[in-house]
Amino acid sequence: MTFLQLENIHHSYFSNTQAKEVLRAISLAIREGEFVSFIGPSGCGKTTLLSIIAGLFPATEGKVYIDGEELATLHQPSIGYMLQQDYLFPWKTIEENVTIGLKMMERNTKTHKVTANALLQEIGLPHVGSNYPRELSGGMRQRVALARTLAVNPKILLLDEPFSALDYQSKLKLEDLVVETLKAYKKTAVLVTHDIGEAIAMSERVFLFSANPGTLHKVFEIPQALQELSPFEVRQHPTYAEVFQTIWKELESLG
Ligand SMILES: Nc1ncnc2c1ncn2[C@@H]1O[C@H](COP(=O)(O)OP(=O)(O)OP(=O)(O)O)[C@@H](O)[C@H]1O
Repeated sequence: MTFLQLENIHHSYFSNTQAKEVLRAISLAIREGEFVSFIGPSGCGKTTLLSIIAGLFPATEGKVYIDGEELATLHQPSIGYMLQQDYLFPWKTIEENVTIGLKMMERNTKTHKVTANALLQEIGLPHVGSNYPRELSGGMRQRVALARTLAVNPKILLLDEPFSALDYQSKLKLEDLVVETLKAYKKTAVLVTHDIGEAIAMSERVFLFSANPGTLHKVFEIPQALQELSPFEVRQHPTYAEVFQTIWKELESLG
């Protein structure tokens, strides 16, 4: 079943003197529980598209549907956003950081502690609730950011290069954790990344965009045999190099 649908999205940024067309005629559909990646040359509009899906600003033209409802008409769309920087509040404990979204939504505070502890357990950091962000490594902080994103139980997660500031080892570990956790919670997810390997390792489909203006160039279905593996295992599989070559060549052809 389709969960996220984009219908003929166009977007231009306007300055005093001129309009700059960034996205042209983007239509696509993503299934419920599916994990997809957006890749493409720098400046092709990936972050702009993600911001439009997040409802941060409307597209110049076109519609976004989430679970069959038009985004523009939704009162409180249930969307989680995870970015390159973790944006944890340094003066709050890890537990308070995880539950900040719940507090802002004024939900019953009695259950917050339980939610935070369950999520910290899930991400493999059960004992850091009373610590402060400065006491954690970059990888641990990003795991806490994932827990905070999941705490408000979003229907869809938007991940904008969430691993790019991490060292390689932490990045591989976090890719596994994110895929495992999102599968367990049956979340739909869109990842923006510059890393083709990461896109192949984590996704069911990879959407390749071209630039000037950004258009959807091609969609790659990741072979089923890879989809059944963890991201770390995908990178060891013989088919991985083949898929990488195919997508790399197509990206290169865009210039
Ligand atoms: N607020 C803005 N005002 C004007 N132009 C913008 C604005 N935000 C982005 N742009 C321009 O829109 C184009 C697309 O930017 P966007 O950040 O969406 O691309 P991207 O594919 O995510 O890029 P990258 O891969 O480098 O992160 C770029 O040319 C950028 O300079």
